[in-house]
Amino acid sequence: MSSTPPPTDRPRPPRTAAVIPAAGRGVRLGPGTPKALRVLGGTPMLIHAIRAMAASRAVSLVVVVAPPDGAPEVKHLLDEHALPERTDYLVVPGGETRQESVRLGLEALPEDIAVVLVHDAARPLVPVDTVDAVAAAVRDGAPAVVPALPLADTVKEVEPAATPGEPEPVLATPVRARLRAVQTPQGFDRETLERAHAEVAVDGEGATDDAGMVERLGQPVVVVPGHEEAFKVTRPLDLVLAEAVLARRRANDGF
Ligand SMILES: Nc1ccn([C@@H]2O[C@H](COP(=O)(O)OP(=O)(O)OP(=O)(O)O)[C@@H](O)[C@H]2O)c(=O)n1
Ligand SMILES: C[C@](O)(CO)[C@H](O)COP(=O)(O)O
Repeated sequence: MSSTPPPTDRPRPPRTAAVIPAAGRGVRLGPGTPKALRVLGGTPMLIHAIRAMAASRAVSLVVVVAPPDGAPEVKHLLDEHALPERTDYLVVPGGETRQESVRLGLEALPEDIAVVLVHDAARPLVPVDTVDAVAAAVRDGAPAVVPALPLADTVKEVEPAATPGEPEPVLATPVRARLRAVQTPQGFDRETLERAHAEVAVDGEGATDDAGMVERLGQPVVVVPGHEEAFKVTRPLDLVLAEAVLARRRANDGF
């Protein structure tokens, strides 16, 4: 008869981590503190984003990539706010581009992390069901998963104007039914994402999303349904929408 080893001798199952790039300045939002530290409903956007990821039972570690010289301030912020205790938290300084910030977050991951979700701090209101759906699709075997929504607008490909405001010639009108607007968290088998960050070189401002880097490796990427409330806070009007969504949630929760 075989004996079962005591629990402490058993290898721990592979874990899922969320990397939250939060090192951007928020230029399109206008002057002020770094975007992730701006307040929504009285709480910094970053804290909303961390809570959204830690709300998923799948996530056991959250790595926050802070503004390059802002790691101490972000650590202090995490200490000041109530966060789920079953989740571990790490803070690392970020880089000049989103791509660099994500790479720095990946470098901080412990060995037992097998699945990585990359989530913009700028998408503070993503519902937990979306996080769970992405994590589940990766655990079910997809190397790269992105949540996305169909587009409301028709999209034109143009020849970008040399001077802003000049008319831009239209080159093409892609078939809208085949297009999706992608959100985060984007989920990855860790090895695939690390390989993408090690092997894919993107000039200039870097890759705009991580799944695009995996595509460049020639690896499959699949889309799962996104959510309207996972929108990105980019411009001032997005803050108005975010405040309205929070107010509606609080009213529904009976606050
Ligand atoms: N060097 C950078 C740039 C961006 N980000 C993060 O990547 C996410 C998506 O970027 P975006 O919405 O473009 O944020 P910003 O770069 O802050 O915005 P902007 O381009 O208007 O300056 C944000 O959570 C942002 O903090 C990052 O970690 N490091
Ligand atoms: C990753 C992303 O949120 C997917 O839509 C988006 O590409 C980030 O772009 P940004 O210009 O860094 O906000």
